[in-house]
Amino acid sequence: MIEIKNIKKSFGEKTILQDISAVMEAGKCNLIIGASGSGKTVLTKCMVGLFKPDEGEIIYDKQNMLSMSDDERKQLRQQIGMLFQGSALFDSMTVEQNVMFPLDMFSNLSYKDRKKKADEVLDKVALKEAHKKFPAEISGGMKKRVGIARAIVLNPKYLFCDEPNSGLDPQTSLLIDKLIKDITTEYKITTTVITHDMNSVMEIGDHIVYMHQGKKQWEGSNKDIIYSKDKLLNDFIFASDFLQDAKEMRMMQEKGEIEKNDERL
Ligand SMILES: Nc1ncnc2c1ncn2[C@@H]1O[C@H](COP(=O)(O)OP(=O)(O)OP(=O)(O)O)[C@@H](O)[C@H]1O
Repeated sequence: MIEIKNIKKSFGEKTILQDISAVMEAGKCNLIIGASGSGKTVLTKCMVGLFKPDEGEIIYDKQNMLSMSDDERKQLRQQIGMLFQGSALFDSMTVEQNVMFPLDMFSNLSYKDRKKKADEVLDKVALKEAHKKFPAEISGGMKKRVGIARAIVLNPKYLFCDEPNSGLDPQTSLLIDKLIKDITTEYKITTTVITHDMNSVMEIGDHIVYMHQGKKQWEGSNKDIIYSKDKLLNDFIFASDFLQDAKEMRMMQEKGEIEKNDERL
């Protein structure tokens, strides 16, 4: 579990994060949602140690990251996997070399074992055939899967994904969501996903933190969201007719008025 307590962050005169407290639940897909500029990325960068908050605590399973020694922080960083926006693969390396990279940097394994581990996670993300390909030779969805494989190759306890669906078609987005969800459950990872994708909110959002203008406006599960009366949250989430319909369907499903496997859902 990651607990954020009373996080404040300003850049110069500009206050970006205002007293944010929230929880990223263990073994769950935690989503940070909110309009552009609401502070999702700054908050996430604070959580992974790329920005230092002005005030507050960031507690990784009872250990406050902000009061750790350099060595402790280094150890924690090795338990954090990151999937960056745009995947951030090395163009000059093959898929397999990209995935082996964290092992080359941070493990003492032999080449044979590093390769074995990389192959294992590439199988996990269904990229058996792409080991020797270069990033330029594979699709956007495949690049995301390589990014995910690289993010989990060191068996992280915590995984951060920055807009994993950006630039993907809806079908591929669903596959990537499902993969993130499966990996989170199988490896019991505490996963945090920044997303604009409302389908993801409904499909994989075990726990959701909604940011509005640098404040945490709302926090709860994807079931709670259906019944939320928070106007800002509702305006944000159900801005489209499609999502309004989805909300009504889910409410009917929850009340048992329609079957869970109703094909309209
Ligand atoms: N390094 C920085 N220096 C100064 N201001 C910054 C810096 N990084 C972010 N900001 C400002 O912080 C605010 C929040 O930005 P942030 O990137 O966290 O928003 P976001 O919710 O992630 O948006 P998006 O969905 O567009 O990525 C913005 O006004 C942005 O300009």
